[in-house]
Amino acid sequence: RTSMEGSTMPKSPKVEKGLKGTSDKRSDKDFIFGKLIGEGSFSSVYLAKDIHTDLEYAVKVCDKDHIRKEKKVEYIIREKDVMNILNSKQNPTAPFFVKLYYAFQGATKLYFVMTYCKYGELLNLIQRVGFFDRECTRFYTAEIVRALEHLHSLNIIHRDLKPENILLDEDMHIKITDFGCAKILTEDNVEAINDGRKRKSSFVGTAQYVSPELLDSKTCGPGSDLWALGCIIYQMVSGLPPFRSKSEYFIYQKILKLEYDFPDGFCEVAKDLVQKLLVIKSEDRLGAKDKESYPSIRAHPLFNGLDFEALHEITPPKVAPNL
Ligand SMILES: C[C@@H](Nc1nc2c(c3cc(-c4cn[nH]c4)ccc13)C(=O)N=C/C2=C\CC1CC1)C(C)(C)C
Repeated sequence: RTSMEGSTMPKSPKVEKGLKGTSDKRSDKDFIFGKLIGEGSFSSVYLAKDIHTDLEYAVKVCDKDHIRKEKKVEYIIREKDVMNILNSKQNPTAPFFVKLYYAFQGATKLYFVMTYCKYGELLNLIQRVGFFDRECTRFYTAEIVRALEHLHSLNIIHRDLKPENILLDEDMHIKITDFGCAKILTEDNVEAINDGRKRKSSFVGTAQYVSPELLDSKTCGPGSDLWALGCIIYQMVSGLPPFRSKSEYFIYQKILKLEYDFPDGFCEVAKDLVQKLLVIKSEDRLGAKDKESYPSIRAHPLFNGLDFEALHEITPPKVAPNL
């Protein structure tokens, strides 16, 4: 609430507008909506400009009836809860996550005002250039590792990590988004994970990136995100994800049998890291036994000479077309 509210200030339109701009409440009237920038399963994301500050945001708009009918209310609430945790615990010097600025509702819609990531999805960038060279692969892999270290330190698992929801901000640093499928590990199931018992999960992510344990024992832990990281590194180097087939069913079969191979010329150092992440048993994946952060992953030769703590200060390497 502004301190001036209820004061004897003249209600001239200018002041009225000025007042409006300073209060923390927002409604859809405060934004000019622009182009559609992405479609989620139960939402559309628009580019929008705040009329008071001229700042650009990405606004996720959900239809209330549609969400109720499709019983997706818990996903919306989960996403908001996770983003509020991230907002309060976001590392200010290494903000690797899309920020939620405002959430409000209109007559029929819910609105979530978030960071606008000017250079869109990592998937789009990989497809545009074909594949990344070793410098870009190791830089963006390191940024994802840093983001996962932060996320997992808050006992949050993303569960649907993929190049579509790794976004690129105006400085070409990553911001991870789409936490509708995330899992917040509470004390009891953190123990369950730690002493090997697993957390039952009803949710399965996007076929190409889903981990074997999510498919066969319906369990999930931080290792599910490490598996997805392995798939994403493979995709940065080769341009395609490792497990591909004509249908989701056949993709699942390949994942469970670890049926994938490396194209000729695949960078040997990156290949070694992928092979240490795409391991069927989640507890045997590189980093799975690390207590704090992922020192075992940071120590991998792919990152030789890279200062993980200074990642956000480094100007990201130019992603040049390789086709
Ligand atoms: C993955 C996501 N795609 C996207 N989600 C967001 C974008 C975004 C931006 C571009 C873009 C920017 N310039 N050109 C394209 C392309 C796709 C985007 C953004 O800027 N800020 C927050 C976003 C999402 C936050 C909200 C989901 C929680 C889906 C497909 C789910 C909409």
